[in-house]
Amino acid sequence: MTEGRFPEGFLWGVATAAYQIEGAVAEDGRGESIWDRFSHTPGKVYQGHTGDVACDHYHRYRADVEEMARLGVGAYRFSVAWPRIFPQGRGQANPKGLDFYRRLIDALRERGIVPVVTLYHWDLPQALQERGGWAHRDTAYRFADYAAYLFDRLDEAVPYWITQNEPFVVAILGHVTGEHAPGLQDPMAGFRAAHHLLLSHALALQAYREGGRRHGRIGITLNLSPVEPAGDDPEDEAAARRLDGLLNRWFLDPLFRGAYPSDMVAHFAGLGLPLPEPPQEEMRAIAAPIDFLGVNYYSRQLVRHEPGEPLMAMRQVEGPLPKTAMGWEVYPEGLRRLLERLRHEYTGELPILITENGAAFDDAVSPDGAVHDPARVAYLRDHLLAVSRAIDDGVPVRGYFLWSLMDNFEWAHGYSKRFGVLYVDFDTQARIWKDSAHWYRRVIEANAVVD
Ligand SMILES: OC[C@H]1NNC[C@@H](O)[C@@H]1O
Ligand SMILES: [Ca+2]
Repeated sequence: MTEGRFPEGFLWGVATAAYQIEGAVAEDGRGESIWDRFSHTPGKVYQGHTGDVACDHYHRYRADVEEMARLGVGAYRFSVAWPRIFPQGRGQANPKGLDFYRRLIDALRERGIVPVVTLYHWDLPQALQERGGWAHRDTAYRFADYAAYLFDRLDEAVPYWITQNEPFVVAILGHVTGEHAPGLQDPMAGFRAAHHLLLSHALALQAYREGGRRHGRIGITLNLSPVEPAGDDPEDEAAARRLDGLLNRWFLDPLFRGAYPSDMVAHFAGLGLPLPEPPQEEMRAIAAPIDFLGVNYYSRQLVRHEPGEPLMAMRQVEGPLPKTAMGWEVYPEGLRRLLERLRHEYTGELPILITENGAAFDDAVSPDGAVHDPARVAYLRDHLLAVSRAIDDGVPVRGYFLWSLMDNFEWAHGYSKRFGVLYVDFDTQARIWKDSAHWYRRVIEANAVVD
């Protein structure tokens, strides 16, 4: 295979998530989510930005699907907002909520675009948070009910299901650092949430497998990063292994080996965080076979030993490489190395989908009306070359979903960070193709990296 070419049938896509693009947060019976509550809580989100309107995708989805068709994508990864389907998280369903996703899926299929549906991308119904949220085991069972409801009604039209998006971020940023909804700072809640997120995946997987007439493939998406020591001090090496243990192995080991990483369990026990031994049948269910692993990759982590840091005795440091607007190093080699590691240590021949990769840069509309984003083109180009090299080495990567179709609500950063290949003017809701969109269209058309 020549450098930068992709296999026949490689799945080219773009990715979004409900709360980040839909808006219409009180329309057609949608219930409140923890991100509605969090973003409306003063001080939590940049300049008080919220997802109330976002990209108004709930109303503009047909035009957005047309843009995807113009890009030539074969697939579109989006998430269903649980609070549209079950406004209270459980009990009474809201048919109007389901109808929106039926309309969206129909529009996609009319254009020959395959829907890739994420069941949970962070917008937990607030009513469930009030019953304990992800720190409460019952939420995992409510999630399985929600998943089964969608499987029963949408499975014929949906060939790919993703149960959870980035459980590390949901557990740690939502329950330990407090940067994300529900904004807790309680390590035990974080570990309980991590387990219940994995349990929710297992229960949804069981519902899918036992549902009989299932047609599609089901997997889970993890945010994964290589973790490297900032210096050559053995203590820094140990700190890197600890962060690797929490960021990567805390989720990969249960899913592929049926147990939490013992070095980390011992580490936390040593801190007086005795993690309850999960029931063996739960760990077996979590390790049940999936059809693909979704990988979200952005950058690497660089760490130093930090004796004073209570949970991990480490701190993340800024690296020397060029950075995106998020302050994340541009490190395409890390993606190839991550894919090689996954194949050798966890996934073997299991198909992998890159369910997110992309970059934020400070884009602006230039006088000629275009948006010139050479740094994003370079980022995407180098990361696609890294994927191509991994595929050449035998890693079974089957698809790539660019984060994101369009600029959107970047969580605690609000609308200040633009990840889209389509620029969104949030005053007019106009979508403007950035140079990277024109470039990505040519990549898809060629099924290869182009200049
Ligand atoms: O930070 C960029 C993206 N990372 N993964 C989850 C998405 O919701 C984010 O927008
Ligand atoms: Ca090659």
